[in-house]
Order: sequence, then structure tokens, then C-alpha cells
Amino acid sequence: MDQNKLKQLVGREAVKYVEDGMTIGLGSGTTVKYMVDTLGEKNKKEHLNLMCVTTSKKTAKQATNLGLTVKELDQVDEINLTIDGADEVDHDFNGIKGGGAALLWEKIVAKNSNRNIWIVDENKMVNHLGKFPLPVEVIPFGSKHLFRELQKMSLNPRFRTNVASALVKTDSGNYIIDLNIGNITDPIKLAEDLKGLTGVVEHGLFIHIVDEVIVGTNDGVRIVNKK
Ligand SMILES: O=C[C@H](O)[C@H](O)[C@H](O)COP(=O)(O)O
Repeated sequence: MDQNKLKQLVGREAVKYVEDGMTIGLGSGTTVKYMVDTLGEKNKKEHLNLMCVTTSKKTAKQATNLGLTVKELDQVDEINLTIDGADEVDHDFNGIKGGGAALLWEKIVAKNSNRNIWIVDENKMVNHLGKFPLPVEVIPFGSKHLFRELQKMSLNPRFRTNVASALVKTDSGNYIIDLNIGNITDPIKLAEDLKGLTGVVEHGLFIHIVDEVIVGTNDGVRIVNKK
């Protein structure tokens, strides 16, 4: 099955978890885009009473255009369920996120959600994290110095740039440095090390955050629950 079809499949499946009256966290990325489209349709058809909190300005715009009610995180008491994409997921249910530079808001929303579901295609299920470069969101001030520190740690950093070769800015106005590490043998230790660096706002390692993963395969959808 073509990758977009898989993204659509898992997006549709995830929307089945949305119930009337819920406050829903909407992730970011190309897979989530399909999910939000389906949620918009469901909302219109079933006249649901939903509130949505988004993890990026892009998702907020899409959701608003579809007629979904979008609130700021601080305007809601709790988020019942967040549905997001991921770049890699390992067997311990740890993941890498931030391929679309939305990792900071995504992590804040996820940590404030009662339940987190990720929607991915099966190529993203891996034995070890790290083939996908690990995104790190950093404060622009002094970021070249931080970059050198990451080099000294042998983490193969690279500033993320856009098609015009300009530095990518996140929705919070920060830069992204991608770490090309290869196999991450100890994600928990790496997460701690990165958080210990002054200037690092957040990293894309999502440790023990997701509860359930909806995996799109050529044979249909597979649901993987945390053990
Ligand atoms: O910053 C972006 C997010 O973490 C995305 O959820 C992640 O990169 C997956 O995106 P996609 O569904 O486009 O592969």
C-alpha cells in the first residue's frame, strides 16, 4: 500500500477513539493531517461537542478551518486524549518525534494528556531508535556554542535548514539541531544528558509517554498496547 494510504488508514482508525464531549490533543505532521481531516468530517456529521488543543500553528489552522473548536492549552483543565504521529517507535514504547519541528509543543501537550495514541506506518517501528536524526530544540542565543558542545559529545549535530537554506524556526522561535547518532543504546541516559545542556529547550526523545500505537500495515491496522 502506498504510504499516504497507510497514513490515511491510521488517521481514520484513531478518530474512532474520539468520543463526544472530549478535549482532544491534536498532534502535527503529515499523518496527523489525515486524522484531523477525518475528525473534522466526523465532527460535522455527528455534531459533536469537542474541544481541541493543538501542537503547532499549522494544525491549529487546519482544525479551525474545518470548524473544530481550538483552545489554548491553558484554557482547558485536562486533555482526555492526544493523537499524534511519530518518526520512530521502539519495542519499549519510546519514540523520536520532531521531524516537523513541533516536538516542544507536542511534548507539553502529551505530558498533559490522560492518554496518548500515536499513528504510524510499520516502517517507523524499529528495534533501536536513532536511524532517524534526533531533533533538539535550542534557544538561538549562543546556539553555535551549544552546537560545538554537541560536536564534542560526538553527537554529529546539524542545524536544520529549510529549502531556502535558512535556519528553521519552531513555533516558539527556536532553532532545531538534528543529531545523527545512529543506534541510540540508552535513550534514557541520552535524554538526561541533553536536558542537562544549557540552551537546550527540549529534545525529540519521548520516553514512556505513549500508551498505544496504531500501526498501518499492508494487511490493515495493528494496535500495539503498552505492556
Ligand atoms: O514535529 C513533528 C512531529 O513530531 C510529527 O508527528 C512527526 O515528525 C511525524 O510526522 P509525519 O507523520 O509527517 O511522518
